[in-house]
Amino acid sequence: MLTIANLIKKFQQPGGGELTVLDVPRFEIANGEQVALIGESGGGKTTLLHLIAGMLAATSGSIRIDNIELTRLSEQGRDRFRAATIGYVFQTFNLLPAFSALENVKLGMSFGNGRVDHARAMDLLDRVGLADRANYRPKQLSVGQQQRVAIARSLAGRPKLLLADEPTANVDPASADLVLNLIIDSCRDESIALLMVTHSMEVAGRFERIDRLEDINHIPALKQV
Ligand SMILES: Nc1ncnc2c1ncn2[C@@H]1O[C@H](COP(=O)(O)OP(=O)(O)OP(=O)(O)O)[C@@H](O)[C@H]1O
Repeated sequence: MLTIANLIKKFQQPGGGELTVLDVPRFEIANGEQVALIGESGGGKTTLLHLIAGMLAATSGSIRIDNIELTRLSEQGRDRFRAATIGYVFQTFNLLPAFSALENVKLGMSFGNGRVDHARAMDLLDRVGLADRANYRPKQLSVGQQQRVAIARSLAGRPKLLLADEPTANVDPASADLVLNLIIDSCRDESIALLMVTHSMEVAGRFERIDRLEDINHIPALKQV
């Protein structure tokens, strides 16, 4: 469902000049496949997720998701594509503070196909064990609960690919287990492909496929030029 070919990403550096962060000749994920991505700090894992999500534009190369060539879309086109096709779970949750848990999940739907389905939003909150917290705002929830709301939101638009960037890094160990199981099981149940960035070998150990960024990226973290 995802095919990356000859992907290059360069950033303008604050002091002038360019920094090449990614040079990925080939990277693929099949329909419903679950992949853990590990690698050194600063190696470009988050950058790769942002490119796949269309939050960043590639410098050159190809990113195809379900036969759509992302690199040919405008920024607006990528935003629409992301809303319809991709779920994203951030390390820091990114919930909207002024909205309740339920409203945050519904926002995941309105970005997706424009239709807000109250029953599904409640069902998703129920699945993450928070049906009784539907009307709580993020700051009224524990950190682990906030991440569970973020998971419900990421699934709300019925994505085909879920990108998760260290989703357990900021939650306590007990919640981390719950969060991880929710992501893995939900993706399996709904046939959603999953790409999860993690620093934890324990988390990666839950995946049948573990990729090291160093093996797919020709630019080593410490030699980015
Ligand atoms: N907007 C930007 N402008 C310039 N350089 C950037 C930008 N975003 C990221 N970088 C650089 O790209 C490199 C990769 O960053 P990235 O966040 O993708 O790494 P990472 O593998 O996710 O790291 P970590 O595991 O520490 O989160 C870093 O050297 C970083 O400084």
